[in-house]
Amino acid sequence: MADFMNYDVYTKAQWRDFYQDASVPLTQSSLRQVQAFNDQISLQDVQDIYIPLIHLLDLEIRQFDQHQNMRAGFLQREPRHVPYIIGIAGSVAVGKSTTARLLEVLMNHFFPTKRVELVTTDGFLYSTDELKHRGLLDRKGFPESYNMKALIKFLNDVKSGKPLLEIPVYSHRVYDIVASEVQQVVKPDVLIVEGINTLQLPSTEQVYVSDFTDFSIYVDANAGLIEKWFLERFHALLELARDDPSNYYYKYAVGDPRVATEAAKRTWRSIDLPNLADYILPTRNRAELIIHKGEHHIVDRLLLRKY
Ligand SMILES: Nc1ncnc2c1ncn2[C@@H]1O[C@H](COP(=O)(O)OP(=O)(O)OP(=O)(O)O)[C@@H](O)[C@H]1O
Ligand SMILES: CC(C)(CO)[C@@H](O)C(=O)NCCC(=O)O
Repeated sequence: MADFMNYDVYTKAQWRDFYQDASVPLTQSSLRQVQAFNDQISLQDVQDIYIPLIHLLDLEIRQFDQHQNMRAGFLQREPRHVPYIIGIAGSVAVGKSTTARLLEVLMNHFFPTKRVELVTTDGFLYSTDELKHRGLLDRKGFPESYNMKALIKFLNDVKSGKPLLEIPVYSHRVYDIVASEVQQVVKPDVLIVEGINTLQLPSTEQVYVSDFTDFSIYVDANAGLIEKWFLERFHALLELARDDPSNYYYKYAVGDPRVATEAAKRTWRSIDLPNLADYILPTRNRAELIIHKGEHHIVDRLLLRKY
């Protein structure tokens, strides 16, 4: 437990009681939105875990805005609107993008005047061609497979208030960067950045992603469970690929299911699990908040930094 000496640990019941204001329930349409992107999400957890978290973030963002105003006062200049950036880290397949999208829906509901945008660091992976060129095809997701310089420049541009930013798009379906697409990011009030590397300290850069994040979350679970979720998602991706020869997973979808399952297990054991053990888990105790999940993605405890 030495790893966690700078955290307070809360059970679900304790966390839920930090925010008892039941006067702001989700509307039916927001609930539908939550379920539309993932109908497996526990609505009880939305109420007990994620709505109190949104309340905490609301307090944190107000404090951040006050801090910006104080600085501008000291510097005798007009306060500039600086976006608040939330980083979400954790293993491949632990549920970072689901958590990020859930926070986005909830923030849109509770902060209707704020512009919330969501990006994933997957967009800053080198393309498959570039990974081949660098001899990194088996290292996808490892620190050296990302263009960290471009990611850090993007975060700096967002913080500086650049009006329109365009970033590359990664597709799980194509298993590569999609050269013909970009994601536009237009002056967000809150930017959620989701990715395995958001708490890493890249050896090639002097400035880290975490220098730009104002609140960081690590989504945590036992590695055996994450492997199960990885395999379940793999099978869900196969279902989507069945009638689409352009899909990366098509060859597995139309072949022997045992071969597909073996290939997925191999990928997990030879790439994603070593990446978790060597490069992702060691960043866990840099997070402001650790959300720990058990079976069925149900949250069982939360660790919040003491200081
Ligand atoms: N809170 C949740 N409730 C139910 N299912 C979830 C939840 N979070 C994630 N899942 C499921 O777990 C799997 C992995 O989730 P997700 O794709 O969000 O992971 P990820 O961490 O973003 O992965 P990657 O790093 O590969 O992009 C998906 O099948 C998703 O539907
Ligand atoms: C795109 C990443 C790196 C992270 O989301 C991951 O989903 C991935 O593709 N890892 C490489 C091995 C694999 O899971 O196929």
